[in-house]
Amino acid sequence: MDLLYLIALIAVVAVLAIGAGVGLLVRGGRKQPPAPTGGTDVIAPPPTEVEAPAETAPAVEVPEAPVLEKPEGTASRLVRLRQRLAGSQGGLGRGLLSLLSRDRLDEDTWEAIEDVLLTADVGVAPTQELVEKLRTRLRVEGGQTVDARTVLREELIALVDPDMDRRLQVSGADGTPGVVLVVGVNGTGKTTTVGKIARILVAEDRSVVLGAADTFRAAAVEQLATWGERVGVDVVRGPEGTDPASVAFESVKEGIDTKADTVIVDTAGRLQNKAGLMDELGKVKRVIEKQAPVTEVLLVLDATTGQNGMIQARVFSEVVNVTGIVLTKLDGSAKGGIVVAVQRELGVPVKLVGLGEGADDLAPFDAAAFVDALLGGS
Ligand SMILES: Nc1nc2c(ncn2[C@@H]2O[C@H](COP(=O)(O)OP(=O)(O)OP(=O)(O)O)[C@@H](O)[C@H]2O)c(=O)[nH]1
Repeated sequence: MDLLYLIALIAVVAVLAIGAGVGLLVRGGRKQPPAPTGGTDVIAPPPTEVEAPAETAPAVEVPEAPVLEKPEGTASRLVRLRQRLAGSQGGLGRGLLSLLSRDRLDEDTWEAIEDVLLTADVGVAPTQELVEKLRTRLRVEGGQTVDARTVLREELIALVDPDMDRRLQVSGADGTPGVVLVVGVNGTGKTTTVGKIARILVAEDRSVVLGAADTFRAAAVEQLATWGERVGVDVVRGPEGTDPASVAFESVKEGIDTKADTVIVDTAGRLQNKAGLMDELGKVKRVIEKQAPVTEVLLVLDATTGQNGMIQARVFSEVVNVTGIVLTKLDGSAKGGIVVAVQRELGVPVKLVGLGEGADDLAPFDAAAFVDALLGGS
């Protein structure tokens, strides 16, 4: 019996030992990777990795359609921006009206009127001219209940000059695109303005190419590229530090090749010295004109910079033949009088005004609408 018991015990222990061994092997098999077989991992990645591209394949098959923005149309933009202009410049108009509506227009009142105009950057000569006209008209016509508002409106419109041709020359001749060169000191809103003009043209169904010739600052190139992408407009660019003239050349070439209506070229506006600026802008213009005439040279000025803006205007007008002025940031300044001052200084019309940071916050300038916004109503 003892022997039989011993044999049975050995058999049980043996069975248990085999079971435990199998269990260890199974667990070990799960835990450990398959035995390495001469670089298999590299040549044939594990199944999960092989399957990865198949799992992401649908994303590749469905290409992301670029969502293009639809720029705001001109009519609704004008209504919206006139209100904004009235908001920023209303103080000037209201100030003048309340002074002119006094019972007695004595010397103190006329001095106060002059101060309001000078504070709004109208400039000395235009201020004196306007005050003289107002004095004469209100004295002569004063006998019959003359409406000071009507007289002021007429004289302000005359001062802003409603007869200047403010149309943007964005069309070329003989099958070449119109070429708009945009110049100005960095920070005035030049790149933003190029983007906004592109949107205005796209809203009018014109085809546009942008040239990022402000190669001095990589961020400016990126900024312009983003503006272009948003409305599906091609932006020609070069690596940082590329010769701006070569970017300008390539952008006009692309405009010609793709039969675009307009090419807008953003330029660098470093004012370190006039000779350098003249060399750079002169070369850009010369190189462009090997292919197509420049139809418009827009100078961008920041309305909040007052006299500084006027100095910039003088320098740029000596360097290039400026054909139009863009006054930016008029929403952030009550100094709308700079419209008058800068037109007088350069003899060139303000063609566009920037009225905010929004993509469609740029409006064509109109003398009567501007004065009505100043005076708060039509
Ligand atoms: N409030 C307001 N801000 C504006 C207007 N136009 C441009 N800006 C802002 O002014 C800043 C400068 O504009 P940019 O377009 O970068 O100026 P830039 O002259 O091209 O300067 P760089 O990019 O350095 O070449 C930005 O923050 C714009 O959003 C405007 O009409 N109103």
